[in-house]
Amino acid sequence: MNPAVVTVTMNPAVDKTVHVDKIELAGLNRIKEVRIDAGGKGINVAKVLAGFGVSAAALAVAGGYQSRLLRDKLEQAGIACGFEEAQGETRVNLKVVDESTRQTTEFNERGIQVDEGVLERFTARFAAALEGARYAVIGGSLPPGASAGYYRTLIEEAHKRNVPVILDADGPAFAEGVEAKPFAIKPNLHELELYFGRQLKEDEELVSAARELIRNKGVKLVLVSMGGDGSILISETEAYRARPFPIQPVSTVGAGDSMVAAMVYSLLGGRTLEEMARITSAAGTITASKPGTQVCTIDEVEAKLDQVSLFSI
Ligand SMILES: Nc1ncnc2c1ncn2[C@@H]1O[C@H](COP(=O)(O)OP(=O)(O)O)[C@@H](O)[C@H]1O
Ligand SMILES: O=P(O)(O)OC[C@H]1O[C@](O)(COP(=O)(O)O)[C@@H](O)[C@@H]1O
Repeated sequence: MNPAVVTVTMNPAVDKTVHVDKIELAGLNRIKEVRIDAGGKGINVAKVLAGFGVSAAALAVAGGYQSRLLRDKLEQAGIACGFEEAQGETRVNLKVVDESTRQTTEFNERGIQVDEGVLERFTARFAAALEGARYAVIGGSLPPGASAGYYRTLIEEAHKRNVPVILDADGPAFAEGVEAKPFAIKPNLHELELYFGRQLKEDEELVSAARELIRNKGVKLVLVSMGGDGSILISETEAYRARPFPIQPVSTVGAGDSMVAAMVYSLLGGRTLEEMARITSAAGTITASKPGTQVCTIDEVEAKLDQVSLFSI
């Protein structure tokens, strides 16, 4: 049987997380700890879903030694991989955790160069993987060589097979992707402000901006994440504001992806929007309290659900 969820990561990464006492710009930084994880937005979503007991296939474009490393890590976690191989090396994204501030600074490479042939083969691979799938998740940046409209092509393929898509991208890839009417999107506040070309300071402004997307673009759900400030989940008729329970942030990498996975989990389980707002917030918050690109488990999420502070707006 094909997996229930297909995730797409056109630009995966080996995430290398290092810890320093305090970042010294233009100085020598001694690394205290190093951690290597499989990364990239769709891949992280597949990792979370696997831990939630949902079967997910991780589709990606990858190359070289890092591709083998990613595949090994995913297969060890029981995740089915569908990798389209490209010439070159998959990127290594560096995440630097400053222990004095508990903030993570990210250095993401541009990624592997892809050509038309790779993209055409990937589209065909995606179309085949959609057979029997209930949801598709498309996440992250596009690699050099892919046009900004490529996510639109993939979303249209999914629609031909009646598979709803959750899109988590930024910049032109997000703006073009939205034109293909994904079912749901998960921008962070910064990405949404970039899309609208204006600041969205108040929750009410943010809700009305999200409703513009719902009314004008046909998106059904908008989940806006705001780092330590939490998140807002918006549909045409409801909106919920979630505030995280207190944590010691360790590495926030993968927190947004955990929210996307929790959204899919809630959809598959027929949860209400209010429940989805709670689950997505708990998932993101727990992942932010874990090292590297290590993600939350369903037991950890369930144990914290009633600690999410939630109200309707
Ligand atoms: N410093 C933090 N403290 C508590 N929770 C956090 C923190 N940073 C992130 N989170 C949790 O992770 C979620 C996603 O974080 P965010 O940084 O907005 O995502 P993205 O990585 O996609 O930009 C937030 O809504 C929140 O629940
Ligand atoms: O494709 P992009 O935008 O460079 O992002 C890739 C990076 O984002 C991540 O998927 C984490 O994303 P989130 O912190 O938004 O959950 C990393 O694993 C990866 O290195």
